[in-house]
Amino acid sequence: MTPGEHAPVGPATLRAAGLRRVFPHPGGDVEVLRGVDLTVEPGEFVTLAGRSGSGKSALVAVLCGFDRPDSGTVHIGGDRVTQDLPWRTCAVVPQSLGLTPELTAAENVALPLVLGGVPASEAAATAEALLSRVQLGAVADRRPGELSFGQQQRVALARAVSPRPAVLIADEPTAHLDTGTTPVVLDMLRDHAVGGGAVLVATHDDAVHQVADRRIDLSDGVLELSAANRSTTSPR
Ligand SMILES: Nc1ncnc2c1ncn2[C@@H]1O[C@H](COP(=O)(O)OP(=O)(O)OP(=O)(O)O)[C@@H](O)[C@H]1O
Repeated sequence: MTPGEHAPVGPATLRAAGLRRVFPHPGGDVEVLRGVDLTVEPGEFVTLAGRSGSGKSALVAVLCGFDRPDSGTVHIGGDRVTQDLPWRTCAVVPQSLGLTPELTAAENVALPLVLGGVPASEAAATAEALLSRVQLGAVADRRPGELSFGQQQRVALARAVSPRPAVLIADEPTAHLDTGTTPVVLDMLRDHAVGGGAVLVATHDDAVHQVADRRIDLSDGVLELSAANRSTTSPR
């Protein structure tokens, strides 16, 4: 490890161009993305809307490198996105969360830091602070299987934020939260953008759209500005 290796990367733009994704199916191919162009700048909090089945999760998977488009490109800064990107370049909260079941909540949150070379004690302190922020300080020593889904969701968000990634992508991060807990998650997402991160959140939740700088809608495999945002051309 070289000195400073675990430092967060600088601000970087998420940029997708001409994304096309077709899922082969015996009943007829499903063309989910039909030429998606998308840019999220550092400091921007953008929400992605669209009816159920419109392809939001499929787009998220391509944007973070979990899936490959049939054509088109995704870049973060000057780097082509692949699934090997470090957490500090692109961190994701997928719908399935992907927490490590053998690790406690605190260990899950510390993991990206430890893998990035942060000393264990420093990583543990950061994890403790982040879990307290999402109101999980009291259950930091529990494993994912001992937590509710909504609690696991907040662990996954804290884990994604811990390495201070240039790009943060979350898929329905408030889907299982009550109205008292949702603001905690919104604050964390918002703060990440204020700190210079490019934040993209796929959601059906109006509470998330309301705090975003900009909302885009996925419809028929292409993105369009929502009516609510057409008059708003610049971030807050
Ligand atoms: N691996 C796959 N093979 C075939 N079809 C798929 C596959 N994954 C997704 N699809 C189809 O692609 C479409 C988009 O699915 P996706 O999960 O991206 O929707 P979504 O907008 O995230 O929905 P929701 O809001 O319900 O989470 C759906 O019609 C789905 O059935």
